[in-house]
Amino acid sequence: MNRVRLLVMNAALGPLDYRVPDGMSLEPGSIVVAPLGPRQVTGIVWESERLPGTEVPDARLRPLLGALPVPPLRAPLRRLIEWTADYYIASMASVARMALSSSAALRGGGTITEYRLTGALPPRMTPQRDAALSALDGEQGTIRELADLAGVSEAVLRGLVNADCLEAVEVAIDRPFPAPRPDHAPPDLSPGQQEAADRFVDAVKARKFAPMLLDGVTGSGKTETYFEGVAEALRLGRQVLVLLPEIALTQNFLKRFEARFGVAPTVWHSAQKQSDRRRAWRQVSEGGASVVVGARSALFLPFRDLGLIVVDEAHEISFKQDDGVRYNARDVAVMRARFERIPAILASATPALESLQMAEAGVYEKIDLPARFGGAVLPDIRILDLREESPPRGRWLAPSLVKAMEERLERGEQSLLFLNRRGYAPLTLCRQCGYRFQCPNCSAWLVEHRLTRRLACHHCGHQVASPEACPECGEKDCLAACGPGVERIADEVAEIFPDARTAVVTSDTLSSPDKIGEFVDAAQAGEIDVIVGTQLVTKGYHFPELTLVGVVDADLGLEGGDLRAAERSYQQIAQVAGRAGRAAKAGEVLIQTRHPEAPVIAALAAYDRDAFYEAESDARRNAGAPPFGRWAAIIVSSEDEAEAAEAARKIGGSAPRLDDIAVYGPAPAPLSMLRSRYRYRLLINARRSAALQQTIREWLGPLDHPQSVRVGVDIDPYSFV
Ligand SMILES: Nc1ncnc2c1ncn2[C@@H]1O[C@H](COP(=O)(O)OP(=O)(O)OP(=O)(O)O)[C@@H](O)[C@H]1O
Ligand SMILES: [Zn+2]
Repeated sequence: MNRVRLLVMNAALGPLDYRVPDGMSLEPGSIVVAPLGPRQVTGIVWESERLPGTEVPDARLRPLLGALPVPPLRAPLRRLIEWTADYYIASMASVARMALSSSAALRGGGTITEYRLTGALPPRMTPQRDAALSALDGEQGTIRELADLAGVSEAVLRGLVNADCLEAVEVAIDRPFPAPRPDHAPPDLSPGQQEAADRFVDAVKARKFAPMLLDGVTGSGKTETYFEGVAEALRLGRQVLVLLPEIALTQNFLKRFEARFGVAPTVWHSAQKQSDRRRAWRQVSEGGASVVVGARSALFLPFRDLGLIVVDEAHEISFKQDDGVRYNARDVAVMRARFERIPAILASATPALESLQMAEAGVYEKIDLPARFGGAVLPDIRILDLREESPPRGRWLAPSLVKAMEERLERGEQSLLFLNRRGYAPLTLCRQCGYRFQCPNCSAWLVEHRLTRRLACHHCGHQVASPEACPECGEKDCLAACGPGVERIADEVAEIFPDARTAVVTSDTLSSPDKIGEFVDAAQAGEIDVIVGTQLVTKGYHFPELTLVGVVDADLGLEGGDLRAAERSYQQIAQVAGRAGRAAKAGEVLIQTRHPEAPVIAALAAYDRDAFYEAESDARRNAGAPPFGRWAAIIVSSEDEAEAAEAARKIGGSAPRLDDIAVYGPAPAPLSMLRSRYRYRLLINARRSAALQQTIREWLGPLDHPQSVRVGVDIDPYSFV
């Protein structure tokens, strides 16, 4: 009899066996629907020898209900799912769910009805209709999507359909995307760039696993160079995946890609419309999407014939996912390349220590671009010692920084002030009684946002309107803002330079692709004099008139007990410094600090990256920290404080005693309450040779906890809160 084993999309269930009805032809990777009690589940046909389970006798097998009309998941993706689940101690179902991330796509082809404006005006205009008509100009989508987009109810849009202002269009679900043209507009590469590009082209042709680290200074043309590898994959009819750390960088990338290849690539991220995701997923699996640019979740897309993976800004910590399956997309990208037998390019001006170490060990091939493109020179970096030159009371910009900005304004050039803190002030308290505004769900202060007149928690999203009186003592107008956020710096700029045109750039202000596009256009057109921004502006952007970068508080990133604090600070400041003087005009960077002697700051000022990485390597080697040793974290949480503490104690009490693995804790997490859950942490430090995952599995496996307790394992953690 014909039977199959399924990986079902339910983490609570093990593998399940089913009978294959006559006439249904399946292979490993086929996606099927199976009966489960009275319900149905989606499953993936898996090699039974790779998915051990209890054998059910033939007679007890239930027949499958059907196969979904999508290509089977290919073996390299199945191996990736297994590896990710194994390495990050996650269930295979939760990893596989990331591969089947568009349920709409699984249902197969056909058409759907979308709507678009006809140009006609309704006989009766209302404010909502008016708003809808202007918001939907040039848009097309389902009624639900258009209602979201326009911020009106579906009923309003149905009214517009009846009035013939919106017309129905039948759209094929799985239209292929326009094909990028490899030879549309190739650049003239510099000799150094050409050499790097040739390596990428050869590697793509060779169709072998080849991890490469593209280590190029800011403005060296890393993108232009790896685009040649992309072009080669296209010539060979193969697909390409480009991972970006943030959706905010996508707009910029799309423009550059289109200029080089004639059409935009296929986009993939979680904030997309469902219909866009559905089409992208299907075309990725059928080959009608040749280049996908996306956030980390694109890594698990079912490519038909992948030829190259690029991870741009590969050092970025946002490649690490901190909920659900806690994986690092940079590392998983290299594994996918290995299973697919293709090259992977990790591009960065400030590579992660882990990546440099792999290059040093000869595992990654290192490709260098040591000079800026077009003769542009790296900016001058100057340290402003705030102990010697302090800003006036209540201000945050030192006189020489203000003077440098003034010069830029006079010359019509742009300045960028970097402070990695959203909002107006990180802490708000009552001047009268000292009351501090705290989040009710998290052990964190509320951050004042003056632009929206709200106090917000940056951990859970809780928001309240800024109160007029202190909730504790009732005193009016008594709120004191402590410390600066970007909004406060922008206010200071407005006071000093009332005529300067200032843009605040954070995830609050650039919340949609359109807004990002508007900002980039305005900055490029010279309509902005001063940009005040968080880490969002540190990377990717290329504004030729930007000649001054001011780092408002270089010491900020060094606070907190984070293992990678120094490295991250170095990367952020080096990246933001890299925005200055990228074209014909030379750039200058002023770094405000109270610790000019800190190794990070000294290395930045001296352009001595090697010295910084060496010192950092030594420190990590001594601490047995990555990449020389390994860390893992266990996070125990519950809405019930006592339950969380008890579960953590139980885990701590049964910790293994081994020579090569040390366990610290449990201790209350630095963020001891998050989203109304009490949290405890254990930290595990292992030698590289230790069987870390296996030890953790054997340790946690037998322990039982109340249902409300969550135990999460974070392998190679980045977050230490
Ligand atoms: N060969 C070339 N021909 C024309 N323009 C180029 C070439 N190489 C680079 N450029 C231009 O130089 C600028 C910097 O290049 P790019 O953004 O690729 O650098 P990068 O190394 O990715 O920088 P960063 O790491 O700072 O983001 C871009 O505007 C790019 O279009
Ligand atoms: Zn909160």
